[in-house]
Amino acid sequence: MILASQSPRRIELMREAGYTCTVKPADIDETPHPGEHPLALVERLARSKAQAVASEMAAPGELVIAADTIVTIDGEILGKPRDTEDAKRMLHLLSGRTHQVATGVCIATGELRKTEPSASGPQDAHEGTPPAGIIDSFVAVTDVSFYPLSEAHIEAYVASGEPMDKAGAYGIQGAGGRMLVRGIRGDYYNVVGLPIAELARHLGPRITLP
Ligand SMILES: Cc1cn([C@H]2C[C@H](O)[C@@H](COP(=O)(O)OP(=O)(O)OP(=O)(O)O)O2)c(=O)[nH]c1=O
Repeated sequence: MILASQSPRRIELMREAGYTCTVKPADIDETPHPGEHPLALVERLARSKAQAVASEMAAPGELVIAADTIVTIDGEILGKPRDTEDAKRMLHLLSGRTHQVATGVCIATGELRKTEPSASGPQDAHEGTPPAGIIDSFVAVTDVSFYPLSEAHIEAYVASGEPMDKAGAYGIQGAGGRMLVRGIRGDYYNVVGLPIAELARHLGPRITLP
């Protein structure tokens, strides 16, 4: 199995769940389309990541897993912050309110390598019939509520560096979870970047866990 991700959290979650993966991050353009719905975006990006890696290096029958996580509030999509000012802006938006964390997950196989035309690259999977090689994709959503955050609180948290490689500018698994989060509804691991229990159900009997 290949995990198409550079995220240390996803790598660790797959390992802890008993899956043995080769890691091959996908390099794709993650810009949302104009007016794209947040849930459509994460599913499209997960599929694009899986397709990119499956068509490039997976052997037929080999599984490729990819995911994409965003935070959304008031219809706005929050990815990873561009810089510390962007991180502060995001934390102000989330302060004292409930937002959604959405992760798209895609399972593809190396069949894509044989079936995708290499010149034009993988077909954009969110429109029309899924190309051969995509087995499954789904989206998981978790509600996360934040305590009201003071300016000093936001400054200190951003200065810690923790927000910079995380969607919505916080990490629930780190100081963010200890200092910012009032509560959640849904899968905790979905917030961390991979809804591992749901993924295991989608993988089902294809994989024999130890
Ligand atoms: C909200 C939240 C996000 N995150 C992380 C998970 C993801 O790594 C990241 C969102 O960025 P993604 O673009 O989903 O993933 P990535 O660039 O880290 O890795 P890759 O595309 O190679 O798979 O935010 C946390 O670690 N904790 C949190 O609480």
